[in-house]
Amino acid sequence: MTTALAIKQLTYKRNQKPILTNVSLTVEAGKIVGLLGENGAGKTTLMRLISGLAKTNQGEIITNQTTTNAAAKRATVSFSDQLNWFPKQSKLQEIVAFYQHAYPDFDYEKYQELANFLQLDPLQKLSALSKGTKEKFVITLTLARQTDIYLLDEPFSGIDSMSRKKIINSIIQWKPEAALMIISDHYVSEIAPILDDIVVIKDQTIAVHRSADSIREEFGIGIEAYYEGLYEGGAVND
Ligand SMILES: Nc1ncnc2c1ncn2[C@@H]1O[C@H](COP(=O)(O)OP(=O)(O)OP(=O)(O)O)[C@@H](O)[C@H]1O
Repeated sequence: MTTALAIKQLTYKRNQKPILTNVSLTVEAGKIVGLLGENGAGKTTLMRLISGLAKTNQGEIITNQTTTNAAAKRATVSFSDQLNWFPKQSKLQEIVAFYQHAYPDFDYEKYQELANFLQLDPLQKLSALSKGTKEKFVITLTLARQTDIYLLDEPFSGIDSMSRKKIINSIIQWKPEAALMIISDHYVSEIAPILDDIVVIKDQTIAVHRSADSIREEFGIGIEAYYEGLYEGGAVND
């Protein structure tokens, strides 16, 4: 098995306040990992650190690309971007053109396939998109890149339940087989069927990293019940 991501004793503080403390995690290539945790647990922060958008205070993050150069690291990780820095009047096709220019790994055919599937209109303006449609566009841009690691930060929160199911069911075929995908989501039961592993951030660190199969085998319950058990006085202990 190839390791896609190894995090070693990472500590991250923001304005002196510890956000993540002594985080270690090793994940294999090809997996789909659910990153779970309460509001403010540090899921987005961990993704920003993995993608190179934020810098660790202490510890290491090792991806296939053994570089410490932030720009080179960003090139190997496709992180769902909220597109806040694009002018609101930008048309989707202009943002796609920017992506094509900025990322040599951007696969335009794949973009078109996903955009058709999700019925995105290239002539629409960013400002005119509903919350859910914007999220569909973000998923499309993120997955159209061909990288080793995909980070999807709460990708489905505004998407209607029918589309959400459609996207979740298709994600396995959209992900390159050898790539690692990490998805954070509060709707655990919906993403559970596609997850290989779950990682739970609690008390500033990784409280649990287990395979979905081992949870079902050992506890005979679904991932959602196991996850909720972690917050109910330790009914389930790792
Ligand atoms: N810009 C910022 N300045 C200072 N502290 C921040 C900033 N952004 C996040 N934090 C803090 O970092 C911690 C982790 O936040 P983060 O957004 O990573 O959590 P999360 O698990 O993604 O939460 P959610 O599920 O609500 O999206 C929180 O305590 C938050 O207050």
